Amino acid sequence: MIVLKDILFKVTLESVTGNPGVPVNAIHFDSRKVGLNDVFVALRGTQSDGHAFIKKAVDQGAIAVICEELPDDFVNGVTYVQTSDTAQALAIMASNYYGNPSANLKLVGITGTNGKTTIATLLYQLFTKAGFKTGLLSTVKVLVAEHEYPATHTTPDSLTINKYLAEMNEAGVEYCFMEVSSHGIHQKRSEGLQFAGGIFSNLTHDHLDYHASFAEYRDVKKSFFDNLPKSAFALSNLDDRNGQVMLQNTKAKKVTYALKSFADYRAQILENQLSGLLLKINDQEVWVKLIGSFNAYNVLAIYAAAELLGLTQLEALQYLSELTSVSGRFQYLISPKKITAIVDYAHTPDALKNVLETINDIRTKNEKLITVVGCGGDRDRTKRPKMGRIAAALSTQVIFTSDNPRTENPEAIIEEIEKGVEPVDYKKTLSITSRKQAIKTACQMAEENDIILIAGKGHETYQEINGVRTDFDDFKIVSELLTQLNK
Ligand SMILES: CC(=O)N[C@H]1[C@@H](OP(=O)(O)OP(=O)(O)OC[C@H]2O[C@@H](n3ccc(=O)[nH]c3=O)[C@H](O)[C@@H]2O)O[C@H](CO)[C@@H](O)[C@@H]1O[C@H](C)C(=O)N[C@@H](C)C(=O)N[C@H](CCC(=O)O)C(=O)O
Ligand SMILES: Nc1ncnc2c1ncn2[C@@H]1O[C@H](COP(=O)(O)OP(=O)(O)OP(=O)(O)O)[C@@H](O)[C@H]1O
Ligand SMILES: N[C@H](CCC[C@H](N)C(=O)O)C(=O)O
Ligand SMILES: [Mg+2]
Repeated sequence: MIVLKDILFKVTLESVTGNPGVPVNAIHFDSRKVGLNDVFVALRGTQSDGHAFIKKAVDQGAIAVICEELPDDFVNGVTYVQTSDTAQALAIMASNYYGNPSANLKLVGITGTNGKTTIATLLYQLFTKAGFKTGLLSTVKVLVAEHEYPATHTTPDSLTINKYLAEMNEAGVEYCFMEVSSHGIHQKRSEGLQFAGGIFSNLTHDHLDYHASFAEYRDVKKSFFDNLPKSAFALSNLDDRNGQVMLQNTKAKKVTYALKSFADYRAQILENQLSGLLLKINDQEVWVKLIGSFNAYNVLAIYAAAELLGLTQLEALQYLSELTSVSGRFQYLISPKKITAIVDYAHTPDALKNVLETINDIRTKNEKLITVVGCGGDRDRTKRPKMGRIAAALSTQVIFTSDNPRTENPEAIIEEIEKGVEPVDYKKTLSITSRKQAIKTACQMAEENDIILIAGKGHETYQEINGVRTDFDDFKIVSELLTQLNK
């Protein structure tokens, strides 16, 4: 049995009214989940303020309330704890409640605008191949050794993170790779975790609906490195203009990687084909099945992290060459009529540019590149025209369509995307609101040796329209359509 006092260990307390020795059942930050003898933590959210639900939580049986502002009326028998930052308190309490599971394994956090899922998933693959029990917390899925759970967030809330880490402890997991999103850092979801290392991939335009400015977005990412302990490594991409910034104030061991700049770990691209990349890392040549120069950065980060975590150069290189691709990241098929269909999760301007440039490097002038792309609703609107401009400039033909419109009007989103298209590219564009119809049209347009890129939704198996999610899988749909159309 665990008592409130133990859960509050290391939480900065302003006042405690009641009995801190009270036994506790579970911790919740959502009043709707509170039951008898639970602790309710009031969080200030983006939609509402958890403090408004304190009474409801107590009515449902909460034995203790953690808040920034005490309620006017205290209920007898309930312990009220005041702290200046409930999100931070929740994260520390979550670690305490689950027995500080991050200290019992080597936890590596990966942050940056693009590449987090790729790096985390491939590190999971690599350490599993090396014979270690490994864990993964990613946008696509959660893995506790080989046991799979669906992912709800890129970085889940602190209670969920610690619950999974505790399960990893039980399963004997030695290494865990987790994505650390900027929302996650800002909402303190990863606070209090004991990291063995942090990796920075890159920083480009995204999430400017949530963060007030690009500088704030950068500083939030930087704070992850600022908070790493001395015992950890901080591995950063020096070719990114903010790579050095991330390392500025960290206490961790600074390690760098780059393709162009001078860095601790360096790589050179020798060949770049649809079947993979031939890289030279530390004077050793290695063939990897990942496509596109941007993936050379991911591979180099993975190699460096593997070595920093104790694998030999030889082991790291051998396992690198065995890695397979990540679901929905440059996932492709070649149809019987030699049409290549690529599904990619590019949902930022930089990712879209990288993927299109990669395809343009590979294709010949006679082969058309037909791009199907949209942008998610209720998310950063400022990236829409940028993505429209890039898609049109770098493709032979573009079909703008819906991504996950959520609560927005899909036609209005498409209009915002179209606003970015340069006049010289107008004739290349078309808009079809139904994503399935857009993919079908692309398949109809495609001829032998042409390439279809379907961007934005990658691994996602649903489309969300007005709060309703229906089955939708870009890769499955394009495969079926090409077969139906006999292409
Ligand atoms: C915008 C955002 O990040 N929202 C996250 C946030 O919710 P919120 O702050 O909006 O919560 P709120 O609705 O204002 O409520 C405030 C508090 O009152 C509580 N409440 C509310 C109602 C009630 O009746 N009783 C009650 O107690 C809520 O439980 C909450 O604690 O905290 C919640 C709990 O951790 C998250 O589930 C929720 O994620 C939403 C669903 C979401 O869509 N988040 C996305 C944007 C996100 O986090 N994405 C990142 C980055 C993706 C990437 O780049 O890969 C990710 O890490 O997934
Ligand atoms: N190192 C990289 N640099 C630039 N673009 C990349 C890089 N790695 C992947 N991408 C592009 O970004 C897309 C998303 O990649 P990935 O899922 O690995 O990133 P992520 O950071 O996890 O994204 P999210 O924030 O949505 O979780 C890929 O489909 C690809 O188009
Ligand atoms: N991790 C990204 C996912 C966007 C994917 C796109 N398909 C969408 O739904 O907007 C985000 O939360 O902004
Ligand atoms: Mg991700």
